[in-house]
Amino acid sequence: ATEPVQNPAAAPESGTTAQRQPFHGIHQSGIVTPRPATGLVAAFDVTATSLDELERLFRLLNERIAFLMQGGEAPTADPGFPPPDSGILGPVIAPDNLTVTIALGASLFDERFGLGPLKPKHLQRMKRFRNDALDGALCHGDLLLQFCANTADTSIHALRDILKNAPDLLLLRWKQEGTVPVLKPKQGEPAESARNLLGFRDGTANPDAADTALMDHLVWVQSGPSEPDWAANGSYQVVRIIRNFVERWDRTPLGEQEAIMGREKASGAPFGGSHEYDEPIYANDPEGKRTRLDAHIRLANPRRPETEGSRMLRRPFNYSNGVTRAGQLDMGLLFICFQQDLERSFIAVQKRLDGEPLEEYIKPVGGGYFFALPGVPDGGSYLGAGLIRAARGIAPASTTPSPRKTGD
Ligand SMILES: C=CC1=C(C)c2cc3[nH]c(cc4nc(cc5[nH]c(cc1n2)c(C)c5CCC(=O)O)C(CCC(=O)O)=C4C)c(C)c3C=C
Ligand SMILES: [Fe+2]
Repeated sequence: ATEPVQNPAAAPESGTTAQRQPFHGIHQSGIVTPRPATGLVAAFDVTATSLDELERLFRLLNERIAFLMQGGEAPTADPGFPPPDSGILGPVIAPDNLTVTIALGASLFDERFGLGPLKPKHLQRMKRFRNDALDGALCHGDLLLQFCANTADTSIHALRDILKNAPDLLLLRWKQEGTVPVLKPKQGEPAESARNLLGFRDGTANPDAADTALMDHLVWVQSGPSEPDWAANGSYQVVRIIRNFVERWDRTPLGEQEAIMGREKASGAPFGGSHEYDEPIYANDPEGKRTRLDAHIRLANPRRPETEGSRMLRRPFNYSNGVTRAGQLDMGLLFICFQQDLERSFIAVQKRLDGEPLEEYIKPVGGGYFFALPGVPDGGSYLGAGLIRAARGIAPASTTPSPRKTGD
């Protein structure tokens, strides 16, 4: 056969598969990292039965994630055996901007591994809020992996690699994939926020992730008496699968949509402003004549000194899953946010949002609360080492390479 002049099934071209995110660092990648076009969260039950096995799981995850984020030749074996790699990315694995971020659920700190006294202070099982209709099959988990990459196949490949390498240690509980629309950058203009499936720009008022002092205040757990030592430089991660009733939304007048959100739909500007990044000003609008008092953004962030600490870093994806039994589109927001204090940020904000007019159009159906591990600074250690060492009563933070088996 000759090669076709035009083949509609040819692989889409992209010049971006060589993009790579760092694996080593004091924080994990995938938190302040700019969102690539696709994301996937997978929650697991941990089936390890001892602390030694939990250590084996963390070391294995560390090794696989370091390899997958770096990229390289896919491992091969004698054809008499199942191939060690799924092969879905071909013989050479491109990094493709992949990040894999590990977080732990409160249930991992139950009696199984003796981790109870080491539980991050605010970590808890997600409870129902008043508008939630949580499906137990889409909630919680001992361990969460968040995959982000330029293409969805890269995350699927990474998930399959980990499943294949840890069949005795992890049981998949639920997963949700999502996307963010890709925008072409405009010369000399600030990056615009991507839109969610309600057609509004989402992410505008996020705190600046390049401001390290602000991230230390809002996102990263600091060392100190209020949290276990091992948790410093980790972050509380909230995942919520929030269905959007898009057919109903698409029949709602534009003015009503904008009043509910508190921003202009086309530009993303707050009322009284003209650009997306203009600050909403509520001081001269105490009765909510311009921005309703129950508008989503005004409840989420009233911009008062006493609510400043409830800010969070949002990193959501849009999802689209198929059709409900009632013939409606099953789509919405894979809401993800990170914060230093779960109660001070997500829980406080969600309580303020309870009863908001937007609830008529949204229904949270799944998710959970997790604690994203601190990063691994270099090759001498592994993700989760601080927790394992603390569980064994070993003093934290040795920078010298630790032997495979820590019996000291
Ligand atoms: C509890 C936290 C939040 C949930 C859950 C949530 C759901 C949710 N949000 C949108 C759409 C938008 N949210 C916007 C702003 C915004 N949202 C939250 C928190 C939650 N949202 C915060 C803290 C903020 C920032 C407020 C501020 O500082 O002004 C916006 C406006 C643009 C932006 O700043 O991102 C939109 C649009 C949907 C559709 C949704 C559930 C499906
Ligand atoms: Fe929001």
